[in-house]
Amino acid sequence: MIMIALASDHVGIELKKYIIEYLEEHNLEYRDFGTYGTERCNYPEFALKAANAVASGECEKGILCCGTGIGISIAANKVKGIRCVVCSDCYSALLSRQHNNTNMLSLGSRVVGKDLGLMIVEQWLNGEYEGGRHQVRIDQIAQIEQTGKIAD
Ligand SMILES: O=C(CO)[C@H](O)[C@H](O)[C@H](O)COP(=O)(O)O
Repeated sequence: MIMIALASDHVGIELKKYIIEYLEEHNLEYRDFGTYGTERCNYPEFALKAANAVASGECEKGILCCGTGIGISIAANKVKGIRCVVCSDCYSALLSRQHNNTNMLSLGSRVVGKDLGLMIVEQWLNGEYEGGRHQVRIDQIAQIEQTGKIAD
């Protein structure tokens, strides 16, 4: 059973609640790193907590929600080892798992509604990384992250 890290800001919390319902219906375990209410807050604080949980291995994957999905994903991608994708379509969600081995998904609650949002979550959770030629590119991304360059 995998553990999924969740986080949102005050705009994304409604979509996060639908995602929690989905995870519970599918007997998937999660840890919610906040925010827990609709009071205005700053999404990087919650992105950091969830991203750290994924980067450390405490959680295998993470799902984030803010208004557009953009700010919270930018913040998560600043954590070493995080490959977070913002998605508003199922194809990109699936390919981001198969080719990019994304470990976090970000959704915009003002961009996708409940039904599309949950379809994207399902595609992303069920997508399996294909490895092979894609691993070369993932390794190059990691080199950029570690050293700022790609070895010859
Ligand atoms: O979409 C977002 C960032 O990319 C966030 O959800 C912010 O909440 C959005 O920028 C709106 O913020 P506001 O303080 O509620 O106006």
